[in-house]
Amino acid sequence: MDQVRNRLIVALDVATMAEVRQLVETLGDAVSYYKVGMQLFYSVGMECLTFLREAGKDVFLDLKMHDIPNTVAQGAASLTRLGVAMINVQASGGPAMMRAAVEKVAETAASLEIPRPKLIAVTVLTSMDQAEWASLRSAASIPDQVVHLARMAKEAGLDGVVASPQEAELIREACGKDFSIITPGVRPQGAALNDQSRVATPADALKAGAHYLVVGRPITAARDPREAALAILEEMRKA
Ligand SMILES: O=C(O)c1cc(=O)[nH]c(=O)n1[C@@H]1O[C@H](COP(=O)(O)O)[C@@H](O)[C@H]1O
Repeated sequence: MDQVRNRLIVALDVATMAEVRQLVETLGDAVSYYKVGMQLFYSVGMECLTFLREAGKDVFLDLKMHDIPNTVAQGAASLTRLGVAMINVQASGGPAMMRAAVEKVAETAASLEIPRPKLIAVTVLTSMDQAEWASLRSAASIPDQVVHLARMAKEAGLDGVVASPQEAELIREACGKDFSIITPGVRPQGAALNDQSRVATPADALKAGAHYLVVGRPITAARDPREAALAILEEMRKA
């Protein structure tokens, strides 16, 4: 069960420490990996990271950096110093930006003698459907663009990408099994889609080659979050 448990990342998309404490306590030992995004980090800052570290949880700090190479590299150095397990940038920032971040993360972790966080790149947001995508006037299709960005991220030295489970198989084919695929847009059968478009069930996401599933509202907004997490873990285990 542990191996499956470590592959479920629960998105703590809340704004207060009271909500964080309640969710983490309710989920208990069912969940070992949490994602802290901009809503929470911009509200409470370091307090949530300290709390999660003391609770023995792994943290994916999802701040989706996107800026010129030097700015992102220095930002990545600052995030590396926080001692989290995973951080991310936007792949659309380009190869030079991603290479600068890779170098700075390695250099910072080595100088502090701490483990290097996984550095991953966001490809095309899972909320994007064809109509939204068309409004960006990209010549490529969504799957082609995702695979292109994944290849670029791999060449720049990143550890993996965030993409929809619908593109996981293509990424796996293009980038190999050691390149991490992190998939949000995960919805158990019959669950509300909310603002997600390119979705799949937990079982289908794993079968398509996802290494980590990011799940927020299907767990955090459930009447019984622990029961919802255990049902997803059971579906993952069977897959
Ligand atoms: O980078 C992300 O984590 C991310 C990328 C993406 O393309 N789509 C996406 O939904 N996410 C995040 O994954 C989580 C999904 O949450 P739910 O839709 O509630 O399951 C949110 O915290 C999003 O910020």
